[in-house]
Amino acid sequence: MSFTKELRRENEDVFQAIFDHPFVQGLGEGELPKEAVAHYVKADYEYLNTFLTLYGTAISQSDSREDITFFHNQIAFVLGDEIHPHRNLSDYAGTPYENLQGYPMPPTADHYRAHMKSVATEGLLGKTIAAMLPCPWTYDEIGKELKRRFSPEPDHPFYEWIEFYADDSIAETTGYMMKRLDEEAERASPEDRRKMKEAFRKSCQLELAFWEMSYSLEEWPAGKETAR
Ligand SMILES: Cc1ncc(CN)c(N)n1
Repeated sequence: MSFTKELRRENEDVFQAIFDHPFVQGLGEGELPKEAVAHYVKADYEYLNTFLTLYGTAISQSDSREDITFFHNQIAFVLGDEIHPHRNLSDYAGTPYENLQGYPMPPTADHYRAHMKSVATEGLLGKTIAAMLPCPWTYDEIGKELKRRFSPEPDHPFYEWIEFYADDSIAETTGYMMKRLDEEAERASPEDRRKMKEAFRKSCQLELAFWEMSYSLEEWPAGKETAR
């Protein structure tokens, strides 16, 4: 069994909990509290900014043109395309997208960012990919699952969000990162493979926690982290 098949099997519990989470179900049903959606977009805008810098770190750890091109294209994809699902959610929340940018991350998102950054600074491309992969992988599966279960039509409030993540381009991104992780895991030491598994599971858990953070409007207990 390939390394990524093992990862998927070992994390089935978290994937299922993500599909069943009320925020994800609400996306499928087309009904969510507007404040929760706005909370998600605020945190996700900053999360994706971090993710962009992680692609930069991955480039610095790459030794082939193919990998560099892939990560470079992903930066362009996040900047140019992944704004569409955010705009869909901002429209639903009734707040201009531009007004949902520049907020401090709530604790869970902040922890997710710190986790990915700390794994990436260990300097091994396989570990960096392991920490990043749950991001495209869980959304690829969420998009397909919601499309299959709810068959949304264009008048569904989250039609564009669901179509975006159910699209084959997300599956292609996930597929490339899976292939590269399988290759890197094959030549990694048992200890590094164990760390890759640990990094992957923690990111899966933090994907689930991110939905809960949004749904519960999680904030820092003593107010905003810092004034801006
Ligand atoms: C937290 C999170 N995870 C994944 C994705 C999909 N790129 C996202 N936008 N936000």
